This record gives sequence, structure tokens and C-alpha cells, in this order.
Amino acid sequence: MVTIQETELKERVFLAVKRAKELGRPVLFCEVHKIDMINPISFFNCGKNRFLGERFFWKDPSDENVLVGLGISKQIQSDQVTDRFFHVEKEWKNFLTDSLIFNPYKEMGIGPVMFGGFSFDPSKEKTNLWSKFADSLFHLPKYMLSIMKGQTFLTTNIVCTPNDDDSLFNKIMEERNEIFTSLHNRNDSKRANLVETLEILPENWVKTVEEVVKDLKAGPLKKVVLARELRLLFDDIIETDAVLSHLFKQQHDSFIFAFESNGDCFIGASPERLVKKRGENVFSTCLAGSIPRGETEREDKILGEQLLNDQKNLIEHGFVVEMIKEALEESCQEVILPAKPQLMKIRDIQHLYTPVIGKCHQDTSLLLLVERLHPTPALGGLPKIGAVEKIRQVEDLDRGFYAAPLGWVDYNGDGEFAVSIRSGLIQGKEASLFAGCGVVADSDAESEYLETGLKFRPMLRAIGGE
Ligand SMILES: C=C(O[C@H]1C=CC=C(C(=O)O)[C@@H]1O)C(=O)O
Ligand SMILES: [Mg+2]
Repeated sequence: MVTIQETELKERVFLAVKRAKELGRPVLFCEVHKIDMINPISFFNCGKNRFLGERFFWKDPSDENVLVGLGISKQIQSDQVTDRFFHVEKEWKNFLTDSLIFNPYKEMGIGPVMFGGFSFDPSKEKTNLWSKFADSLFHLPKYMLSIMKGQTFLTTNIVCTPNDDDSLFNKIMEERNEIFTSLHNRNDSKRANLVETLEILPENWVKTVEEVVKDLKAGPLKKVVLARELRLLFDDIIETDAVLSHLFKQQHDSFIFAFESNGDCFIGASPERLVKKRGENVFSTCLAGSIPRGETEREDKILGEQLLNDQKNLIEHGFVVEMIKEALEESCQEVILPAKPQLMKIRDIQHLYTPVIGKCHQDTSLLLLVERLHPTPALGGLPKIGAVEKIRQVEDLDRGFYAAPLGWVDYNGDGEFAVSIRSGLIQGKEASLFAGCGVVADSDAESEYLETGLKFRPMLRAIGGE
């Protein structure tokens, strides 16, 4: 049972409103409570009535950091093309100035945390598909569950304005009570049935891969990642809560995320970390090069060995290592990575994987690291700018948030971003799923097509299309 001191809250809200009146502008009030363990999926589900369309979910592969947000206290959004990472960071810092934060704990990911992300390429011509997501979009939740290394916390964030009075306190009490009383409600949603699967221009996609292979052979581009889309139509509204809960069970070794905005939901299970920062410690991942899982243990092992020794995949992977190492060396005094890739095996696919760790310079922020790394050649290509331009020209897809940084930053500047692959955008009765692959001079278009097929599977299974 959760018991949170009411009188304390009343005093704190009073102080925050007083400060807002003195300053003549809104002030953030935030308090953190340590609470008993709550199932994070139940917490997400219980926001369905009051906070539908204003929720997010995040879990890292090791279950070390789980964050679930309900409601929006503050939104940071823009379609700015240049300096977009810097712009978001500046707005976040400005917003936090003069805030009242009651947080006696030292863990990361508690207190004010903004969750969200960026589009893959803000210069790409927009379609209607991603109209509900700005190119940079972050939410500070009203209520947030954080499970950090096994300890559970509840953060409450309220923006107090000079016009607020006692009724604000009553509203917070009412909302918090509603969350906790509805935690154990059963969520009996009926499952929508898939009625149609549209593969978007598959022949064109294969042709584009063939043409890009020719370009790559001629140089100077070395690698270009090309992606495609599946559009699914259902006979009823797709229940994001159910899809999330399937991903949570079926892809537990991945980053599991869901981000609602204006009625749509971007959701997925990505195996790929872009960057995590805790103090001066930085962690990144090179993930590129793929092969299917085997039907038997023996076959799986043989396939893994084959991947570890396959020249095309080693080259595809090597470009990612080269770029991430270089990008981190700019921001870190020490960068450590193994000489050879290892295997990452997830449910439907195995990848070449090289973890990277570093110690960054004092003035390096998480969003600066995101800017330097995005897009890595696992999502864009090499050289970075030429590859992104090529994608912009030849790809028949509005990537939106797919293959882009998605994650969170806390008020101390710590946080983590994944690369949002193995993902889909849910829009009422319809959904788009996305999958891409690293094209190099040695690529065979048909094999790349099959590889993207494997990468659709986690989302297809979770959404009920398999
Ligand atoms: C672009 C995707 O995967 C990337 C990550 C791992 C392996 C990849 C590959 O082998 O092509 C891709 O670079 C995707 O899943 O949509
Ligand atoms: Mg590949």
C-alpha cells in the first residue's frame, strides 16, 4: 500500500505557488517518494482513463532502469532543423531554473525527467504519417514511476502558476489516489484482428537497394542503411496496452518503449543502445551485421559462427565501430572497446555486437553525445552526411522517429537513449512497422530484403500480425 504524507504535499504546493506569484511566472514543483514495488505495465495501464495519449514507457534490457510516465506537465517541442539537440537542452535547463525539487535520493531517473526523442532526419520532406510528432518532442510527466536497480520511486511534477490556489493540492491528491486505486483493475481489452497487411512498394525497395549498391561500388559512399514499411489494417482500435505487454514478455532483453503523442503511439523493442550517461561514464553500442536464429541449438551456433566470420557483415559492422569510436574520442578522455565483435542473440535474429565505454569530459552533456552519434552507420551510413542525403533522396519512407534517438534525461543530466528500431507507429485501427538494413558494396538486394523481413517479426508478433 502506498501512503504519502498529505500535509507535507500541501505545504510544498503552497511554497511553489508562493514562488510562482513572487516570480510572476510558472514554477515547477517536484517531489519524490520511495514506494513499494509496482508492476510497471500495470502502472502504464492504470493511466488509460485519465491520461490516454499522454503516457510513456521505458525499460532497458537489463531491467536496471524502468520509467513510466502519466500525464504531461511540460512539453518541449520544435521542428527546428539546425541545433535541435542544443535547443532542447537549453529549454530543459531554462525550465528547471527556480524549480522546487524535494528529492532526498541519489538515484538517476527520479525527480524531473524529460522523456522523448528526435526524428531521424528533420530535413526530409514530411508526410501525414508523423503529423502527431514534432521533430524534437519531449514530455515531462505529471506522475512517474521509476524502478532504478530494484528500488521503486514515485515522482510528482506539477507546474504551479501565479493564479493557482488550494484546489491544485486537491487535484493532485485526487489524481494520485485514482492511479493507486485503479492499479489492480483488470484490463480486459478485446483484441483487434488484422484484416490486411500492405507491404509498401517492395519491388521498388529492392531496386533502390540494387542502385545504391552500384553507387557504393563507385564510391565515395561506403554504407547506406535503407528501410521500408509495412502498413497493417485491423478491424478495431489497436490496444497499445496489450502490444506493450506482449513486447515486455516476448522481447524482455531489449529496450521496450512506448511514447504517446496526440492520439498516436510510437512503440517498439530495440536491442540497440545509442548512449547512456551516468556522471562522467558513457556507454554506447555498435550493433550491425545480422543472421537468423537457428531452429536447433546446433544450427543456431553454426549460424552464429558464420556471422562472426562473414566478410560482408564484418565490414558492415566495422563502419559502425569506426564512427562511434571516433565520435566518442572527441568527447571522452578514455574510450575502451574490444578488438572483435561478439554475438547478440535475440528472439528472431543474431547480430554482431561491440560494446563501447568511455569517460567523458566535464562539459559534455548527454544531448551533445546524442548529436555527435546520431545517426550511427547502423541507421544512416558512412560518411554520415552523404549517407543521410542519399537516404533523403532515394528512400520512399517518412522515417519520423524510427531509427532515431529515443530516451530520457534527468535533471542532473544523466539518462539514456536507444536507437528506436524494431518499432511501429500505432494510429487507431492502423499501424506502420519499420525495418532497415545496412547496405554495403557487397550487399545482395534479395538477402537484404529477407533480413528486413526478420526485423519486422518482433513487432508483428506483439501486435497480433503473425
Ligand atoms: C536498421 C535496423 O537494424 C540495424 C541494427 C542492427 C543490424 C542491422 C543490420 O544488420 O543491417 C541494422 O544496421 C532495423 O532493425 O531497422
Ligand atoms: Mg545487415
